[in-house]
Amino acid sequence: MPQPPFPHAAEQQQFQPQPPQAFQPPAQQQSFPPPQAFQPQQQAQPPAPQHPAAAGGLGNPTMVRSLSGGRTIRIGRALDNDIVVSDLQVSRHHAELRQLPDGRWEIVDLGSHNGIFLNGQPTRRQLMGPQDRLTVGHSSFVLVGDQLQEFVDNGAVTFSAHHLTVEVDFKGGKKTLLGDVSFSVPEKSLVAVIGPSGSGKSTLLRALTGYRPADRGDVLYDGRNLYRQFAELRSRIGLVPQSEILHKELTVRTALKYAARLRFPGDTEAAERDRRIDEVLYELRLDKRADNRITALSGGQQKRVSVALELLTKPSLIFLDEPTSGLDPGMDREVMQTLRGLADDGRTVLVVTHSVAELALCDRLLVMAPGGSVAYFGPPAEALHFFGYETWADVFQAFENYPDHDWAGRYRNSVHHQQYSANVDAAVTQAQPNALNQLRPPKPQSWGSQLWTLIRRYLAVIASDKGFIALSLLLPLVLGAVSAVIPDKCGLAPCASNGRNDVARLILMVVAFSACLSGSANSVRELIKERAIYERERATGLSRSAYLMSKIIVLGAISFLQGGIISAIAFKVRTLPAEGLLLKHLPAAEMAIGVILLSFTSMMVGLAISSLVKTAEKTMPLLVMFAIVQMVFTGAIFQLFDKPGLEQFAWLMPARWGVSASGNTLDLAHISPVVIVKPPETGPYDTLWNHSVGIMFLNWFMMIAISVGLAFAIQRFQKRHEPEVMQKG
Ligand SMILES: Nc1ncnc2c1ncn2[C@@H]1O[C@H](COP(=O)(O)OP(=O)(O)OP(=O)(O)O)[C@@H](O)[C@H]1O
Repeated sequence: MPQPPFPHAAEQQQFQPQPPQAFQPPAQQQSFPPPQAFQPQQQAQPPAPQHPAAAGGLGNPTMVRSLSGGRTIRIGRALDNDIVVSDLQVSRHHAELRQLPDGRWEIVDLGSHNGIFLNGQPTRRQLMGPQDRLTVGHSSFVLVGDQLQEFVDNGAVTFSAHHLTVEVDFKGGKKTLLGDVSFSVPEKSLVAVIGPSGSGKSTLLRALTGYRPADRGDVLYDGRNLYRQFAELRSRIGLVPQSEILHKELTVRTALKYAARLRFPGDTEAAERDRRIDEVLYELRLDKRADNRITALSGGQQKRVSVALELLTKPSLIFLDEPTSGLDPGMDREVMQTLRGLADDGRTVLVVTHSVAELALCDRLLVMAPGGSVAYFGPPAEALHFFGYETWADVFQAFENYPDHDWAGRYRNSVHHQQYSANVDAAVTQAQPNALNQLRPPKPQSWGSQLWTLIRRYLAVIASDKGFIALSLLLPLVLGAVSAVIPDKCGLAPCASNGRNDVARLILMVVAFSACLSGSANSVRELIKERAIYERERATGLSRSAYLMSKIIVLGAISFLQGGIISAIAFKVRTLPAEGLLLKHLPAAEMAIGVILLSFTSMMVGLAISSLVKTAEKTMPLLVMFAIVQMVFTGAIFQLFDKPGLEQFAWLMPARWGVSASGNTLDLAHISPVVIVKPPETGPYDTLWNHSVGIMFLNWFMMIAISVGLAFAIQRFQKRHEPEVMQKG
């Protein structure tokens, strides 16, 4: 196997890594005064006896309360609780610790939004013993003798990965995307992950955040297994993916307001949320930009807004996937300095990056080698020396030129490994046993409240996009007008001469095509363009069905309006039959119902396409294909009925039912048959076009049924874009 040349290999032999130096950041320009920690009245009877769990990362208790007096202790955010936890993740009246007649203690969830966790597992009501750890928001409680001790996760937590391995099925075998990755970072660290394209950086990020747990290996958060206790620990993790997780059309403050509504418990007041938003805006130096649209900010500022969003819930760990890609060197530095500040303020920050210019700001550097293994982990200042090259371009080129070299082995046998990674395996023994199943995390908001917030946010996004509003109005106006220019002799009514009107079905076909196009055009990009936002929000507790329903309601209303506009133009200019089937005096309105339902069903098809595709570019060809297929299968061009196979296939086409629904009013079967027969009375006729109330209902019903079927299908398609732990529901 060819060995890569290591130009400074001799130096490297003798090189002794320096003990890690604490990074001295430049003086902070602004430092937000930390919120005052609540000091409960009943506090202070130290020294407190130590709970066994304290050794597993709990540290010193922030509060100790004697249990000898009370039989019931209520925990919550409101000031009337026995133990007040001033944390927006906690409900006003969150949980109660109740003493049973036999002296044992039971913990009861009082209907909190974010739930309670006993030893990392969600529970509603459970006995709590001296070995148990109860978690409410960022606070953990343990029973020690006749005392209840509280420990607050203030962000200073250790974090480690242990032998993470990710494999996927590939060409009939297994492909390793991540191979035995281990490292450990101390609290308040900024860690950079670099590596050539395809070296598994994103895979590592997904494994570390629990989005796609590793097939083998563990991630420990302060000594606790993240995968087994994901329901509890997920709220301590912030993730800023590469794609935007905010609606850029909104102002910074509005975007954060909606995010806060979705992430904080339903019982938080607007003033509380606003206060927290002000805090994060100040911390990230965005307070002067709060009322600017996100699109009007620089790339670096936009990234800081995404970080601000994640900071709302005070995570202890923040992960970022290439936050500086596409930014100029100045902004790159600005973002990295912001991350440095976040780590110094007491969080651990891990950033995947392609940029190597600002690595010196980091405490640790993880270099991934092709094949998903660790080529280096240690201080950034020593990394180039370790590889024996002058520049990172040389190192990456060596990765490229010597793909079979055992880069991981080289690191494993180095003094750097001994110094910076050897303690990783020791930490595993401190991991708590994880006997319980991984459960789906609770939702911070009720379904209805999420739906309402999502609808309002969607309307706000639409209202800020004047171009979309103009196009949504223009499209049906133009399409309706196009159908109106088709010349006719007798409008849509039977001609007096022969009782026929052969152009009627063509007019309905064009109207149906217009409804299909405008309905699906509204929605076809909707889910794909928001996929990163959806994925992130889903991980923080967003309801899949509430999200989909918000889209259906808002887009449904737009489709309704568009179908109405098309019908108004198309039917207004035509002579119609004197009477409708159901709405006797309003035949045009009756026909419009069919067009509106078709527009709605097409909108659902658009959403289905949007949930299926991998990139937004693929939506356009599919949209055109959908519209043309619909036109062909309206039944107005060639005979579909009494054609086995073809007829049944056409049942799947919304336009088939749409044309039929409007055609029922006109008695299209007889005035405009697609098969010319002589004498006309003998048929055969398309029975779906018959002048019959029952058949009109059938046509309406079928469009509704297709829409419902599509809604279920979209739900399933959306699942594929969710973090694995959320796919169960
Ligand atoms: N489902 C899959 N099946 C087969 N190979 C996959 C699959 N998912 C990812 N890969 C491959 O695994 C490797 C690691 O991908 P990953 O996205 O983690 O790399 P990366 O270092 O983040 O790359 P980049 O810097 O380009 O974003 C890549 O070669 C990718 O093609």
